[in-house]
Amino acid sequence: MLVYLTAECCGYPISIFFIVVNEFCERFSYYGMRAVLVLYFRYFLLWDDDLATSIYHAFVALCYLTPILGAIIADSWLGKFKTIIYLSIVYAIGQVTMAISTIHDITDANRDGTPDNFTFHIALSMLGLILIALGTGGIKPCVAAFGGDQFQEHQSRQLNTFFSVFYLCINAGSLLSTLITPVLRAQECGIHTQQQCYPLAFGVPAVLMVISLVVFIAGSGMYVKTDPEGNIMWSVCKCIGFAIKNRFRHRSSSYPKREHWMDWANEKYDKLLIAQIKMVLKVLFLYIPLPMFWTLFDQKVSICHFSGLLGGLPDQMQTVNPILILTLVPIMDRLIFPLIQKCGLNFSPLKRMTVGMLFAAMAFVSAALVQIEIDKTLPNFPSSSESQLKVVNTYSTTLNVTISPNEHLLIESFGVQLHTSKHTYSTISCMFVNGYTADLNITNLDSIEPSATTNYTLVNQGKRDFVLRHGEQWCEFSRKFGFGASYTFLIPSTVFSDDCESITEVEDMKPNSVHMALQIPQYFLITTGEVMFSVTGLQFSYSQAPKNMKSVLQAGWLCTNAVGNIIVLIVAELGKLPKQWAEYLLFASLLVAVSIIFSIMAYFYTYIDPAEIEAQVRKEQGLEPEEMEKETLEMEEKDEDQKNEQGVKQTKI
Ligand SMILES: N[C@@H](CC(=O)O)C(=O)NCC(=O)O
Repeated sequence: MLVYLTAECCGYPISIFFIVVNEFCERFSYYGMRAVLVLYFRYFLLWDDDLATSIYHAFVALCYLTPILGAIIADSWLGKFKTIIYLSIVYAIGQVTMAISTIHDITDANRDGTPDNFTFHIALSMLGLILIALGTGGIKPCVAAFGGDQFQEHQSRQLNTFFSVFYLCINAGSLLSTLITPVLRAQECGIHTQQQCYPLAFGVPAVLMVISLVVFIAGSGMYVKTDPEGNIMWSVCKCIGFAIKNRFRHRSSSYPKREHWMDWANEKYDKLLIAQIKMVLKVLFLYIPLPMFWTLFDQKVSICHFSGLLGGLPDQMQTVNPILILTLVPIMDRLIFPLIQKCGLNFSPLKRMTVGMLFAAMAFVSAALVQIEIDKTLPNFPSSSESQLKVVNTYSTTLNVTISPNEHLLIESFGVQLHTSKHTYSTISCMFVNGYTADLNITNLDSIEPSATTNYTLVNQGKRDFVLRHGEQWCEFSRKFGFGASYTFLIPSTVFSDDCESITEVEDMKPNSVHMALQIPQYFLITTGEVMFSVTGLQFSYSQAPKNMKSVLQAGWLCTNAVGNIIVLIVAELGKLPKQWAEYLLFASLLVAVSIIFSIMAYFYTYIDPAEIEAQVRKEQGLEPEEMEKETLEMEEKDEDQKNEQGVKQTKI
């Protein structure tokens, strides 16, 4: 038996330090790149919103599917240490490729500030993204499991704390990068022309990934490294296949039943392998309902109605989650869970996960209630059989407009009339209407021709100044904008003679009157749910996995997230309910139903100590652990030669 003597600090293996720093840098790299990815698609590659979000979601889903590949490589071939190193190199190359793809000067031959060969930039960035997805997903199940491997049996308390600290590092990396990379992007840089600095915004995450790799390699001498026991995944598949085949062959009622269907592999496969497969299958079965949690969790941004809560932009709202995680994980670990334990309650991991799901469901109920309040303040939008017509009178007197044989609108001079009709009219909407006799230039907008309108332009909340110009003439006006409101400004022909005084403001949509603080419970509930569900799930997946399949079970856990992401994509394609609050309630009800199913499954789950079971099976077989490993390898070789399965041999009992 191999005994590792690891250097410790305060009861923790020192090697853990390298692993958590590595995770911090890697998550910085990943979330930093993600924070500017959609902006890059929209404003650099000039993709439309739909294409940009679809590719973004496909990329995120891929990142959560590749862990299976990483886990197979680690547990069956290279071991976790080498897998992390090789796939981190692939990851870093991907980040560098991505950063290079954002340098507009590479193809900007005519030096007009925009790339001339979009195909080149698209191809390079897609290659970069595929490498990143392979790297980040591939190492993900290995790093957490490798961290767990560093602990000895007597360090089980420290092991649980490790997973919490690991989660804190993920969120510290995510928080910093989500704050920093959008700022880097907003800088201007370039060789021939100065443009938004995407190369810096993607370059810094690439540097962080290289640092992550260097830190990981630096700890090399201190790690506990376990080599894979042959091609375990292949053995698992063959063993399961044989159990199914053998069960089918002995389907007649004359054969005695066996306790578990995997016991039908007893004739040919090692008892230890069968015991290990049983452990893994039991946990994977338990994971079946879990994607529903991620389906709700991945929509957390959409249940946060006002991006102005922290005075920031919608992109920066993504930082609320990691901030709350950084606060809630220590509170839960140090205060809430010990308190519950002191009260004599058994708050087991699966109970925590169920409660986490209920918290996420409550977040959606809370979002539905807020949405109902918001809906009360919104104007009546046309239904699917209606359309809305806006008529602007820039004439000097009141006008009578006939819009259908029987319907008349009276519109005062420089007035706006919104008219909803059961017939089909095209909607006319505008932000500025130019009633001046010549072209006008308005701050941050293109010039508007006489009697023309601008599109609705997004402006930030609060007081904003506008300057109107025509040749040498100009005037200035300012307005205060309420969050969620929409206005039309009517510019009369006298605009310069009265110094912008005569500009008329029409409120098309009222500002939000629902208090922003109402969304605090949503953030709080969904993040509390995440702490209970996600951190516990990470620990649970490690603790219930046999030694040689730790990465595989981590990958199974991450897969629940991938499936959740895919459900979000499918739901988005299938369409939405007419009322947003109804959709939130539907999701909440589904998650409550799923959490009830999960709690029933959890009730029948018996927690195990994989090491103990493995030792017990070995004892039953009268084998010392090292002999056992040798035996498994021999079995593997024998298995390869055994092409003819006709005569089932009893190799071991
Ligand atoms: N809370 C998230 C991070 C974020 O959304 O900023 C998290 O911890 N995710 C887990 C991960 O492994 O990235």
